[in-house]
Amino acid sequence: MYRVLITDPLSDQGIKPLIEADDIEVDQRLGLTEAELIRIIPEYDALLVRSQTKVTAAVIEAADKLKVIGRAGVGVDNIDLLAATRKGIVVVNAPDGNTISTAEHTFAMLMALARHIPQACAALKAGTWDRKAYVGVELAGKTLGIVGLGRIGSEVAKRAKAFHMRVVAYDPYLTEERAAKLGVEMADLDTVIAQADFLTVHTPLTKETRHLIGREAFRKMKDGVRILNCARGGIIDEAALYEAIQAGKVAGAALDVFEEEPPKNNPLVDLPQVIVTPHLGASTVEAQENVALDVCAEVLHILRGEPFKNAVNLPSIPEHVMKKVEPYYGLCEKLGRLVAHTLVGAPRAITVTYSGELTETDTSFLTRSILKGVLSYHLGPSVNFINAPHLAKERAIRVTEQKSNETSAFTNLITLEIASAQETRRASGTLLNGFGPRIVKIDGYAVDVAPEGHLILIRHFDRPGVIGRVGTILGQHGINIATMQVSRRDVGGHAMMILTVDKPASPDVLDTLGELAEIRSVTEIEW
Ligand SMILES: NC(=O)c1ccc[n+]([C@@H]2O[C@H](COP(=O)([O-])OP(=O)(O)OC[C@H]3O[C@@H](n4cnc5c(N)ncnc54)[C@H](O)[C@@H]3O)[C@@H](O)[C@H]2O)c1
Ligand SMILES: O=C(O)[C@H](O)COP(=O)(O)O
Repeated sequence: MYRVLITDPLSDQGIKPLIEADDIEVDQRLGLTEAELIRIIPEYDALLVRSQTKVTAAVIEAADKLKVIGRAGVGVDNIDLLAATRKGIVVVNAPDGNTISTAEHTFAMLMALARHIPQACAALKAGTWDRKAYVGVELAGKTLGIVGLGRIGSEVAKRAKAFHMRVVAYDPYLTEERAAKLGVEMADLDTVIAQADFLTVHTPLTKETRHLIGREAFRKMKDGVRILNCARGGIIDEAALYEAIQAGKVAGAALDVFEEEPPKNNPLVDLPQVIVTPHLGASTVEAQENVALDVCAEVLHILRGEPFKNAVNLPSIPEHVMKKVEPYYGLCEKLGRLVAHTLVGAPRAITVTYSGELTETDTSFLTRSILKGVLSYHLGPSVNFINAPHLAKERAIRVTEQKSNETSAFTNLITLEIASAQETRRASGTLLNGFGPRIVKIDGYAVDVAPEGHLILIRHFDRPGVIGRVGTILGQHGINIATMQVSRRDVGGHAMMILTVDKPASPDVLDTLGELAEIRSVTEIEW
């Protein structure tokens, strides 16, 4: 039974699949303090949040069993992603479900801002019939500047076009084709800022976008510009915006998000030129149901070990690539474990070479599997797909992935080489049609090993009687040999023996084997 904790309000309809799942127990505990969350989080396998819960490094540190943090929405700036990655916890979000609602909210704010609707409404309700004070401006013919033309920015652009606005946008990832398709003019940030009558931001909040619209930007704007932020508090420098409004440079602003939420003693909120909503962009019945359904489906997949797609701390992998690489996961992890077992010293450089049909595929997930296999040998079961590359980087292990066009007898071949300060070891594996994974080369010796069961790898000198002596020692300890392979490079030189045995050999037995004069090393492989 997996335990799932929900700490922010999520749509009842959206979380139904979790509530109804036989293998899931759901607890809803809203409004917890950080200390309370730290106290209870060790009991849970999954945590589901929106933007209120701050999933800090301290919360993640305490989360002993946590496998996944699900964000029912887009922004993950309330989650310490680095801490989650380090701990091997997948963070998934629901990036699509609230796009339309947020674009519609932005547009509602744009129109309310142009026509002073909230101010006029409040005045009339307070008994003032004042038509002169609330003269607005038309949208048609005006320029809308959009910073960040992703999902929401693009939907805002379409709506602005329908209102006959000119749209000019800046997004570093915007292509000419996409801009043309949306009927949007592409420009650099300064041009967008300088030409906009209305300026709206739709980027994530990152190191690069924090205070992207600050004092310098306001100086470059047209007099009487109107500003919107329905993305994240902090993209616009609130102090600079306040000054620009007070100075008469900015005619008005519409804010759904704030640097501190809820805003405390924020002078912007009190300005008559500023209209505000309490982070309502995604607050529609439809969006909340969509994001909760999406994130619950992802959480169920992750807990059940099934493929998932919206991980924020993993590169996304298209389904057709996933189909190609998935059969190799097991082989790659075992290849990693095998070489790690035989290596003397700590890994310093890991090189993975893919050849055959794998050269045409994105193999980064396979390299992650290999790293998992290598590092879990040294660091234990806490290593997984998510944190393996990060753990390698932290330990200054150089990881190189390369593709080779060299032909071989196999349709696909994965070769792993690990170097330590003392030595370099390598092994190659393949997936044999109908037979599954096979290790086909170890340190230059041709072998044919199914990576499973109890395996003993012996390096020895090619001398008469070695095989018999090994067999006798194992037999004396009641260890039955299931298969044996011996491979040598030169007659009388170095050789390798690989045994599969029916039960693991104790350290004493391995020591006895190692004491034989002809034996150079004995390694028992634990998959
Ligand atoms: N108010 C709300 O309730 C609400 C609801 C949903 C999303 N959001 C927020 O809206 C924002 C956009 O969401 P989305 O789903 O459209 O995300 P998205 O990832 O689809 O789009 C973001 C775009 O910003 C662009 N970008 C990144 N850095 C940039 C920079 N320095 N300058 C210009 N462009 C840059 C990216 O290339 C991308 O195209 C996010 O901050 C999200 O958290 C708010
Ligand atoms: O990033 C998002 O999805 C929005 O900001 C919505 O946040 P919320 O789920 O707290 O409404």
